[in-house]
Amino acid sequence: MAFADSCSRPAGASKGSDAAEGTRKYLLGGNWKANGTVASCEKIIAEFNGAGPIPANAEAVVGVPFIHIPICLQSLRSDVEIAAQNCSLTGTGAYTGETCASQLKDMGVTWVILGHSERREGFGMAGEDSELVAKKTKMALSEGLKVMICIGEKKEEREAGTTMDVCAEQLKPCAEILSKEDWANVSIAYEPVWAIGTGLTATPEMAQETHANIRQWVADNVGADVAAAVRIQYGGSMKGANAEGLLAQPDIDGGLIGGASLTLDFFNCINAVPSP
Ligand SMILES: O=C[C@H](O)COP(=O)(O)O
Repeated sequence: MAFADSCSRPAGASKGSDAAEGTRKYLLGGNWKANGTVASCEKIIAEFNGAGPIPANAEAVVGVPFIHIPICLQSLRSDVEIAAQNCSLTGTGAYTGETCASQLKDMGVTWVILGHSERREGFGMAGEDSELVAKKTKMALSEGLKVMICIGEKKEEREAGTTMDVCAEQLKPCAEILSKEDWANVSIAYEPVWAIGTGLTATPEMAQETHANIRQWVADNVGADVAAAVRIQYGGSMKGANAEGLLAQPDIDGGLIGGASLTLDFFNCINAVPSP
C-alpha cells in the first residue's frame, strides 16, 4: 500500500492536527490579495462576524493586505486568525518598504502565506524562486508564525504531465532546510495556477490525486510522521458550490480561497467541511 493510502482518512472522517490520532483539522484560508478599502473591509468583517459558528473540526484564517491587518485584528471575530500575504527575508532595520516576520508576530498576526504563484510570477518584477520561499518560510517559522506554502503547476506543465515534478521542485528547498518541528507549523497549499481566478477548478478526483502524490513525496523526502500530519489545502476557484466535493477527498485538508473569501461565500466553504 502506498504511504498516502495508509495515512489518508476515509471521506467524512474527522481531521485534527494530532497525527497520532490519524486526524488533521481542516484549514480554510482566505486570500484577499490586494483587494479592499477600509469601507469594504468593515463590511465583510461585519458579515463574517454575523456568520454562524466555525465547525469544531475546522480552523479559519484570512490573508489580508498589510494595511488592513490592524482593522481585522481589532474587529474581526477572534476565531478567524489573520495571515499576512508575504513577509520579508530580513529582520528589522534599514530595509525600506519591507515588512518582516517579527513585526507581523508583534502585531498579533499568526500566519503568513508564502510562495503564492502570483509572487513567484512577479507581476512584471523579479519573481520569487523556491529557494527564497524556503528561506522566508524558515525566517517566519523562527519568529513564531505559521506558514502556508503555496505550490502548483501551470497549465502547460499539467498538459506535459509534469505536475508532480513541479510540486517536488517547489517543495525541495523547504525539505532541505526545515526541521520536523518546523513542519508542525506548516500547511502546504496546492494551487494549480491554471485554476486560480479562472473559474476552472480541478475536479475533486484530479485534486485528490495530486494531494496524495504530494503527501507521498513528503513521506519520502521529509518523513512519514510529517506526511501524516501536514495539512494540504486546495486552492483555485474554490467556492461554496464546489467546496463540499473537494473537502470530501481523503487528502484535501482545506482550502486557500481567493475571490470567494471576499464574500460571505467563504463561510459556505467553511461549512462544507465533512461532519466529524
Ligand atoms: O490564494 C488563493 C488562490 O490564488 C485562489 O484564488 P481564487 O479562489 O480566486 O481562484
